[in-house]
Amino acid sequence: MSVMLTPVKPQLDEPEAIGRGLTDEEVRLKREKDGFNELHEEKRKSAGAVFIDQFKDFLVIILNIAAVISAFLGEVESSIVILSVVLLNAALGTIQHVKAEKSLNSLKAMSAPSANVLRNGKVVQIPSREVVTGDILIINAGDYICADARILESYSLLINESSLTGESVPVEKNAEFVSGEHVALGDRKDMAFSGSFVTSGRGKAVVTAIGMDTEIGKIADLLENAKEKSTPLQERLDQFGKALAIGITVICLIVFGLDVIRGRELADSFMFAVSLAVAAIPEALSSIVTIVLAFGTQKMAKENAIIRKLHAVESLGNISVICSDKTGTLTQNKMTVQLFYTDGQMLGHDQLKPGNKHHEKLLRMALLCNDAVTSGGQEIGDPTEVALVNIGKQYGFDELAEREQNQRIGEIPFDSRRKFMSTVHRIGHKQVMITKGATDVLIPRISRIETAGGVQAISLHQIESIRQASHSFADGGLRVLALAYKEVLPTLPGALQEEGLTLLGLIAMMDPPREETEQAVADCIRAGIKPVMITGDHKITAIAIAGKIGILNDPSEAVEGKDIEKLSDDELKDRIEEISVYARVSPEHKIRIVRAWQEKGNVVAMTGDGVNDAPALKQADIGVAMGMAGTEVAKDASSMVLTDDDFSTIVKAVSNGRSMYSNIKNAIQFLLSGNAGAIFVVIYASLLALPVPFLPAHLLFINLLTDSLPAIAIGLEPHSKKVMKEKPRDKDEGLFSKRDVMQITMEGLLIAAVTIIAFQYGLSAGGPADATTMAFATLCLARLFHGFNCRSKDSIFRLGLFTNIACWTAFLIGVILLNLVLTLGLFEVAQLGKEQLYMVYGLAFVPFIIIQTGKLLFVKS
Ligand SMILES: Nc1ncnc2c1ncn2[C@@H]1O[C@H](COP(=O)(O)OP(=O)(O)OP(=O)(O)O)[C@@H](O)[C@H]1O
Ligand SMILES: [Ca+2]
Repeated sequence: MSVMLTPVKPQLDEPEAIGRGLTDEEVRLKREKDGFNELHEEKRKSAGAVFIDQFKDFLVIILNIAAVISAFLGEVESSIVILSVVLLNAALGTIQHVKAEKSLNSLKAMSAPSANVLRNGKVVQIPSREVVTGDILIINAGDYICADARILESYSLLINESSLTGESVPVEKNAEFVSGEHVALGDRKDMAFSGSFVTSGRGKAVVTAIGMDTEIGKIADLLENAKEKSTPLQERLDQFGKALAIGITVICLIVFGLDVIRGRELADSFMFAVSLAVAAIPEALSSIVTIVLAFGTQKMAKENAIIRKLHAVESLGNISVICSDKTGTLTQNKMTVQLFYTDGQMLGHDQLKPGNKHHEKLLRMALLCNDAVTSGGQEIGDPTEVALVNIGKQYGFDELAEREQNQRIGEIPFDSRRKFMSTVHRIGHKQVMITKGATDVLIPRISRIETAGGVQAISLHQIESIRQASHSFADGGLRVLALAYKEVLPTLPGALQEEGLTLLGLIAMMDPPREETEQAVADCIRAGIKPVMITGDHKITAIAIAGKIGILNDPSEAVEGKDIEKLSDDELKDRIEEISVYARVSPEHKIRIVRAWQEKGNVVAMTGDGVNDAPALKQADIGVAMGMAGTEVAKDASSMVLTDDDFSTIVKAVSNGRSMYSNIKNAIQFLLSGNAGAIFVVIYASLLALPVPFLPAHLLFINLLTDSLPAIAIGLEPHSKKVMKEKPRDKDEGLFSKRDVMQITMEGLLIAAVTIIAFQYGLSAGGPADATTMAFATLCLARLFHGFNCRSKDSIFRLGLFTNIACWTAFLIGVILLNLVLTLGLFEVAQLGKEQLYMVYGLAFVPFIIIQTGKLLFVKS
């Protein structure tokens, strides 16, 4: 990468700002001057522009031409009807579009990246866009850097700058000023750049540039996520819609041809053919998807699942495997220390002896090799460490006082691959390294043991008892940490040897499963979804918890990360279905697990929170990031974020995803079956050379009333738990099965049949005018009734008649307007007698009765 830049000295107006950060007033002034920390996105379309867009539609252009032609032909009334259809449809389209966009944008804002900054002397988390120059960024592993900043302090700080330099190996950063006229961006070790992320370590930096002034802002054109592409379903529907339009055009051309051959006037035939096309084409097709997704994702957000990528909603319904972290997702992540093992004894959490030097050392060192803080009422930090601080407090030790007295001078931070961490402290006039981590990992690094009697070389026998103690803790589902230390010479932290340690003892803590987990796991299994637990914790702990919540039936279903390392990809694939629990895994293992399941034809959801989880989250069909415990990098790689980190939220999301899909399908089924009904009637009349069954204005009216509104109402059908009784949808399955097509045809035929009966009755009893009016009214009503049929596969008598108010609204609007037309004699309808009206209502109700009876008889509740 050839970007060169001149180094900047940090511009701090006042040096003390480093200590306390900016004040609100300073932030306000900067904001006024520089604005928000944002890259400029393309301007969003105004409602007016969206409205105009609606007229670029192929169908609408045809309609407009038809309106002009009919005006020329002197059919002013028809022109007006067509134009109002166009206007109304455009208005409806615009409202839907703007609403959907608004709702999706509000979701985006909810999952917007955030940053930790020092303001008014306190560390606060703020949305990245509110960062200003001069802000002190507090950066930690997993953070996205949201502005260009000069490093002030660093502890093993490694930053990945691949988005800027293309170099995927993280760069070590420190405060040492890099001088020189033109230094390549990759060599600016004293700067953190916007768009990069912290892979490990921590540090502080002062913001030097924001928004478009950052290096990434200068390169611009990086807004790959800015535009939401259409989802696969939308694309499939677009294609389907086009194919349908062509099919319908062909039918209309044939009807037109037949009409002309039979000597009907050219202009009339033309108008009729066009109106038929308009009525038959389901123009609401794609807006239904948008609107269902918009409402559905809002609902999901309220239930703590934020959709970041819209296409994820469709895949949600296909999920057949959910791979979930244990800690915090299946469990509460509220750790409490339960037991100690020290000096050859197992002790309860309240059985340490005050005044016992050895016990006190164990507690105090646990506070030092620890970044959590609970002073000040709030628990900040890793729950594992919070548990240690809390137990220390119970025995009267204060974490801040301890850390003040025994200054930390170096550290190697916790890493989920190593599974332990070390800190170096000045204790008295000695330098001591304290190491804490997983017992099995630390034991090989331990050579001595401290007991009440003093320090001695550790014996094989002692190691064996320690292993046994650790084992029995884990058996009870506890997380076990070992704590050890050693004296070190003043060396660079990088040169620390974490070996030859002296063991102080073991600390076991409990993290109970979340209350909802067991039920959610059961729901999952009933819905044909395999839940899999993935954890960094010990295998025995994992088995204990997984057994309790129903993920695992037999301990043989659990493996460790190192076991799968021995397996080739093919071997893993062969065994994958037998494994329910993966323990002691590193993030790298996750991606192999996802792939193996995917190769078996599954759709996989995978949870993650750390930087190293990002590849697995991207590989999964649905990457699920933790909103509370997750890093910004994990969130960015995910397609869904859980704001409560709860496993049961994923299961709810799956249920919502399935419901949305079935609602969309039902709405489309309504459109297709109703339109098919209209076409069947026209074809029937055409083939038998009967008079036209509908006037053009009638078709347009039917289109207006019975297409979009009820379809949208069906799309908004309340979600039902029943969707979780079925197996997941096959990902290769088309939108409609053969059965669905059969059903749509049958329903269309039923509606056509009653309309034809009404038409024939009108012909024999009154004449063509009565016949058209009766056919028109029957079709209109039958379709309105049919709206209730399409709410669900199940009968509405089991669903509850009034559980979808939108359906009633659409229905009532339709019925009232139809009656208005009939009584006022609009659109050239004939005045119907009482008997004829009864006939119309009776006939229109027949398909409803037949279909509902069928559902009551043949659909299991
Ligand atoms: N702060 C810590 N300091 C030292 N050791 C730790 C710390 N946190 C966890 N460990 C050790 O590392 C092991 C793995 O922890 P890790 O955080 O990778 O798993 P986890 O992410 O908590 O579990 P899960 O993958 O289910 O969420 C733990 O079993 C514990 O022994
Ligand atoms: Ca239509």
